[in-house]
Amino acid sequence: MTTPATPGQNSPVPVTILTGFLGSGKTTLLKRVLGESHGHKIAVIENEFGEENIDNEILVDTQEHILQLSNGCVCCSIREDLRATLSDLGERRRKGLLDFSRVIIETTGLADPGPVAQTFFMDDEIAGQYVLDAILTLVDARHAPQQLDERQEVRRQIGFADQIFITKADLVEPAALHALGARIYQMNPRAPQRAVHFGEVPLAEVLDLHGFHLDAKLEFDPEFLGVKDAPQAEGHEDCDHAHGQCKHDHDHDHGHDHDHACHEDHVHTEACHHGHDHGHGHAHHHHHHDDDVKSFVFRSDKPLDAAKLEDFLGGVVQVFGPNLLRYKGVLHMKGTSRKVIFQGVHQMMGSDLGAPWKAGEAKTSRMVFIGVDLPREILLKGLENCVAR
Ligand SMILES: Nc1nc2c(ncn2[C@@H]2O[C@H](COP(=O)(O)OP(=O)(O)OP(=O)(O)O)[C@@H](O)[C@H]2O)c(=O)[nH]1
Repeated sequence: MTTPATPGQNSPVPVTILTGFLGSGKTTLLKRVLGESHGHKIAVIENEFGEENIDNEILVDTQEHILQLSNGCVCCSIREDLRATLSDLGERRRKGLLDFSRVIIETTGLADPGPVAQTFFMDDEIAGQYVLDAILTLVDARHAPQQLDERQEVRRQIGFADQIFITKADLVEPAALHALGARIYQMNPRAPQRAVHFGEVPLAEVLDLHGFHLDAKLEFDPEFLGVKDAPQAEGHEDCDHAHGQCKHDHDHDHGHDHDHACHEDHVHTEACHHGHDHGHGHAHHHHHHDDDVKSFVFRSDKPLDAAKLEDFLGGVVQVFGPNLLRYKGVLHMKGTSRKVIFQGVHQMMGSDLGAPWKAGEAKTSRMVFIGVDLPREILLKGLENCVAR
């Protein structure tokens, strides 16, 4: 075992959010990961829905610090609870009372990971001490097809994911597994997929994925870019969720300005796991489902005007923030020789300067939007209007 890199006392602690519907295998994976002699000091934050806290019993043998958040819907009370828990953890760490260099948050199966993720963008104190590493979403191969049809939180959890783990593949036929992989890919082509048997997954694929780092190397799968022109990216006829009616979209910060509180000191360039396809090189043949979580890509070869873009995106996140699950992009802005990297969750948007455009490199702006019921044509048109004159 190599000794893992440990963030210094003053550098932000990476946080991993583990999400997935009830019974999808989160505790199994966490137990397996924590059981490994990994050398990391990990604080685990559990958010259980319901009275019984069985997971703590299951996990209790490990030497990790496990904290329990109060019961209840993660969407509403969570932010304050989570903020307070993280703040308290940080203080104890600073005083030398607790030693940890990683945080894993296991959300309840019914949770929308959005508010949890936003905690790391909204609060200066938290943003200074922690950095969101990635959202990992577990998908139960046996039950997901039906859950995807019936449960919006399952679709949203997939939309948010930086990495997808498909569990219980042993319970389904290869064809069903392939169809599920293709369906997920259609919803979130950005997130690599990997089948995981009873939580057996290398730790390197759980921690330090850099899914949220603004200056991580963003790679879009070339096949994914092709999605832009493919029919499945269009049309919302079958969507049954009017804006603002989504039960799990408890986004209480309408009216907040989008902030730019993202850390600027990340130096992670080559290690990004995005864009690699773990054996799911799906051709886009599985168009049987029209899930309401959809993605589309904007591309432009012309430089963009920073002020116009900021205005436009500011308005977009105000209006469509609750439905915007994830967006991310590499932009060519007029007046800078460096790439501008931007990304966000709901209303929280941040941007940062990336590497300079290389000589001979095509200066193409690329943005991916993943969300529910997004007005694709309006957004694409608006973005086209942000081209610098
Ligand atoms: N067959 C099979 N069963 C699995 C696999 N992974 C987990 N399970 C089983 O699925 C059940 C649920 O797993 P948990 O880890 O408790 O799921 P969870 O997501 O923590 O569940 P909640 O706490 O209800 O949200 C358990 O009985 C696990 O043993 C797998 O890869 N294959």
